[in-house]
Amino acid sequence: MANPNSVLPLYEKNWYKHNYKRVLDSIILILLLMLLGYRLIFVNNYSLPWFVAFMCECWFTLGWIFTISTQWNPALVKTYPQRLLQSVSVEELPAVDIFVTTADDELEPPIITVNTVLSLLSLDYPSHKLSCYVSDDACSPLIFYALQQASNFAKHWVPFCKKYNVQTRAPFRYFIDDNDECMTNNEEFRQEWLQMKDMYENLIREIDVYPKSIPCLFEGEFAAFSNTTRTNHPAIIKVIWENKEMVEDGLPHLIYLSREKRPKQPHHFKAGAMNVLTRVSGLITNAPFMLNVDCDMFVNNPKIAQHAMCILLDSKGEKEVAFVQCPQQFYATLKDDPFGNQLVILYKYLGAGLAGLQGTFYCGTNCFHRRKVMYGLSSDDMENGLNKLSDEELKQISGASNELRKSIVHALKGKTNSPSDINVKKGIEEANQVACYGYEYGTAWGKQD
Ligand SMILES: O=c1ccn([C@@H]2O[C@H](COP(=O)(O)OP(=O)(O)O[C@H]3O[C@H](CO)[C@@H](O)[C@H](O)[C@H]3O)[C@@H](O)[C@H]2O)c(=O)[nH]1
Ligand SMILES: [Mn+2]
Repeated sequence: MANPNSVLPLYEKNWYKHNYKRVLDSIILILLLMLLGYRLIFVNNYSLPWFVAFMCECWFTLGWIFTISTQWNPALVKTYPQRLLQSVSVEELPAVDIFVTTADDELEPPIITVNTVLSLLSLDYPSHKLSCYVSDDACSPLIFYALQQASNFAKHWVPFCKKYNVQTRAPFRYFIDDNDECMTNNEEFRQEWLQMKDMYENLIREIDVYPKSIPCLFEGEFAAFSNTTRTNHPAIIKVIWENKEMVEDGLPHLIYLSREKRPKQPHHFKAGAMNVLTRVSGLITNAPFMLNVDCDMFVNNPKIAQHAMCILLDSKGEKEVAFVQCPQQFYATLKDDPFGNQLVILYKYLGAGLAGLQGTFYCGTNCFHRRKVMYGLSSDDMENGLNKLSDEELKQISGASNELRKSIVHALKGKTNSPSDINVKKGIEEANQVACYGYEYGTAWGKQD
């Protein structure tokens, strides 16, 4: 779905010159080469220490050649969300399935996951085009409960963020800046702000006092968690919130998922969870794009999905770009970042350098993927679509579920579900099958990129 009406590109890649850095890097390279020459010509005693030192210096020089060649032509990508919204109507914007992974309710406290989820539910993107799937590898009723509470809070939080164009939509970061908000002259905002803060504090209490406040832990919705342990339980998939009317300014679907685990069966950590999320979401919403976010991250730019779509929907990007990777930033780091925690070298220099060559690397989280590429369609056969895949290959990709095979064919053909096609309940029945630990045996899942 490109921008047929618009001649202006939705994104541009701008290469910028870094002459000073180039000169400096080249001088270092020349010095290294001179050092190698010196070793060979003047210090030629050919002893073992000489040889070891020479090999180390060769290795370092080779590494430096790779470093400067990757950073020689850095590029920055600029996106134009305004042009996107002019060329594509809200109904034409593609759906995005959002995956959040969590694995431990002690090391990754549920309130952290809840904040991540809240920042995603409140993205500036039509709500009926978003679905949030939370994968819980701890099989924790506490995480499930926390998400239930979060979805109640989200009914107030999301409209509040959109009404006042809040930038930081993870409440724990937003409410750090008390003073700014209370100093405002806008009385209506002030009242609502205080109310939201109060509700958020209540939410923290609800999650922290659990399970004392729930006497019948394993009743009703929680029955699925009885007789389960972290490493031994069946698949549990539950709809926490369904946007039944598919309203644009409502709340996105929120779905809890804990894939089946059995003792001594490999589960492949986050990668295993991502595979299950891809299959389960394929059966329920089958959005053409997937965004994955670790539970300890949050979205600091509410328009990020629009920025990503500028690249993924642009007529050039549609042929060339398989994924859009967002850089990571870390809060509460030390002043001047003495330990390099902000990963400046990785994102600013290496990331921009690789973007200048072809495209940046996938760093495991905060990334939008094209679903059909995940199913094995390479950029070369993007236009030919399914023609390249035989029935046997398709079976290898889908595994035993016929419904999943249909959904994969659907995705590979570039078709999308209209909101009225989505039947969350029916999808979940099928999804239990593809969330089993043995589902991947004899298939291409986990074997092919
Ligand atoms: O069995 C597991 C283990 C981990 N996770 C989740 O995977 C994510 C990442 O795991 P974590 O241990 O937090 O990895 P980090 O070392 O913090 O993160 C690095 O590794 C991740 C996995 O590749 C990338 O997503 C990150 O970008 C990268 O910083 C978290 O959301 C976990 O909850 C699972 O879902 N199941
Ligand atoms: Mn982490």
